[in-house]
Amino acid sequence: MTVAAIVVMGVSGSGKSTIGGLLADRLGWIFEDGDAFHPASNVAKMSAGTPLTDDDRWPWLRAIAARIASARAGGRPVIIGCSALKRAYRDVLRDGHADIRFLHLTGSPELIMARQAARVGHFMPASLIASQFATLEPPDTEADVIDLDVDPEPEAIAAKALAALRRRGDIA
Ligand SMILES: Nc1ncnc2c1ncn2[C@@H]1O[C@H](COP(=O)(O)OP(=O)(O)OP(=O)(O)O)[C@@H](O)[C@H]1O
Ligand SMILES: O=C(O)[C@H](O)[C@@H](O)[C@H](O)[C@H](O)CO
Repeated sequence: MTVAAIVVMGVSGSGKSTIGGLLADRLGWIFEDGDAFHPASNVAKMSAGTPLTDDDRWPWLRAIAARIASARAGGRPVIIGCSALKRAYRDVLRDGHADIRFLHLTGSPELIMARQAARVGHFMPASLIASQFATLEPPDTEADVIDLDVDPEPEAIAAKALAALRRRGDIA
């Protein structure tokens, strides 16, 4: 089936922008950073070290779902980086459609915290990583999700993702 969107998901610092950007290059698709869809109030909250609540996240997720809907309508698939930590959040993105795939970037809190701590110029403080892991509902039983270990080099992760998507017939 032709997919409308590939959502690169996982906790903050798991590599969504890095891997999503690489995949977009390889596929010639547009990459959208889910962070750009947050209202300013959400960014201010995270910058201050306060985790978002469900109510903070619903409008943000609906905005991303609307972006996916426009990709579907225009026949131009997108890659979107979005944490999509809970099942209910992923269901907002699916919006009842079967043409969404999720790539779940998985890694230990230690590894991801170390990468996040070394990252400069980003609003998300490393102190929020623990709450990201606590909120995560791993999508183990969801058939439209591919798990990817974030330990290897970004290029190797992207290659694995493309191979898995091709094997499933999700991309040409
Ligand atoms: N496979 C990798 N190997 C080594 N470093 C990586 C890898 N993937 C990402 N990084 C580094 O880890 C940091 C976090 O990656 P990135 O910004 O892509 O994560 P993110 O999930 O988009 O974060 P956020 O959700 O907070 O925006 C960056 O400094 C990035 O360069
Ligand atoms: O659901 C959330 O708590 C947020 O979406 C975060 O995950 C951030 O958007 C992002 O990952 C920070 O860079």
